[in-house]
Amino acid sequence: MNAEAVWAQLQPPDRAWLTHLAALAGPGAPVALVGGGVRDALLGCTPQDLDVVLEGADVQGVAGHTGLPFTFHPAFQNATVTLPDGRHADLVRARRETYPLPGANPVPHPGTLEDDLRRRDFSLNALALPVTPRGPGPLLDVVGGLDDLHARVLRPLHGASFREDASRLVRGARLAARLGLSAHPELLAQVPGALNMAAHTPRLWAELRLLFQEPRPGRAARTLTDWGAGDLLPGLRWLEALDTVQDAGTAVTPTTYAAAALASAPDPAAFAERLGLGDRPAALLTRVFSDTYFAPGTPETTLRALLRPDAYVPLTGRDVVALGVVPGPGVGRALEHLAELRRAGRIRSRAEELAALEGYLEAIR
Ligand SMILES: Nc1ccn([C@@H]2O[C@H](COP(=O)(O)OP(=O)(O)OP(=O)(O)O)[C@@H](O)[C@H]2O)c(=O)n1
Ligand SMILES: [Mg+2]
Repeated sequence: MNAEAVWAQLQPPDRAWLTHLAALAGPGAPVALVGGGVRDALLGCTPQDLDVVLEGADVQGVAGHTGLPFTFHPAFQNATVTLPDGRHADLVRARRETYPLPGANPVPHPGTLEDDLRRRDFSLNALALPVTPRGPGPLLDVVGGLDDLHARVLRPLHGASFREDASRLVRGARLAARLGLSAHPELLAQVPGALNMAAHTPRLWAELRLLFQEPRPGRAARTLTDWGAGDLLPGLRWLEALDTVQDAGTAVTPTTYAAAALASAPDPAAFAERLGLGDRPAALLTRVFSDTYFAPGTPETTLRALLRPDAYVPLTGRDVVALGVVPGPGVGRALEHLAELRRAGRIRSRAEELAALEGYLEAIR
């Protein structure tokens, strides 16, 4: 029943593509849909990006035979295929993993589909839908993921999970916030271990950057805080305030969220570097703290309203014309006069702008 439900939830071209993939892999080389796709389908959503495990197959060869563009990652024998509509599918060779050093990338060893499920982060991400050329097989649940999914509980697979890969802490918070999951006590017990490893786990900071792309990043940041990991991410109150802006119907971009966190970071440059944020959030903040006019609903005005609640909207050419100046060079001269006063710190509110403009117009009449 579960397998049929997952299968029915997939887009028809994805179903066709998966059975084709199973035919390409050949007999004796099992293929299974795993991870977020199975989880989301069981929750009644249509999976977007697909993660597929191949056991005992030549992943590069299979990817090549699909005829679709792909990139191959030799270290893990994985291929990322671009589907005809632009979505991605990750083809992964079934593997066991060992961790030479906690925090470092794991060392892969060829394994079975079941090995591959047991190396994963959370039980509800460790469900597999085997696919044959004729369609889906029964759902594979080797770690009790279905029960956890139904109880909406996020549970790591073993006691060393977060120590081996501390990025799972951040992945967990994103997932819990997005899907309304509660943390299993085993997860909470592993938070201090993950925090100890954070500085040595580059993947954790990459997962933190992805937090800004969640539907409600503030909720994910709140989850981290509730779990005792709030120090990983500055600016909780601004992130939550931006969620409220979204709840009221205005979309907020990931860059806006990143800039809000950056504004609260004790060392913004180091924070941006660590998360790999690029220059855009910092550039946005510079505009927010400038006196340049931006239209309502832009990231600049949204952030300005939060970070500089007493900032006012400077007068524009339209205001000058409304006070009787004929459209033309006179408008520019009036605005330049106001800009000078602003730079000199002699006007600090909209009322003062208006008074200064009226005085100026009086004087040149
Ligand atoms: N550090 C990690 C990263 C990924 N995975 C496994 O790889 C799958 C795919 O990873 P990813 O695409 O990053 O996450 P999804 O679960 O697909 O979630 P999302 O909806 O955010 O893509 C996960 O479900 C999980 O089984 C893991 O075990 N440990
Ligand atoms: Mg995925």
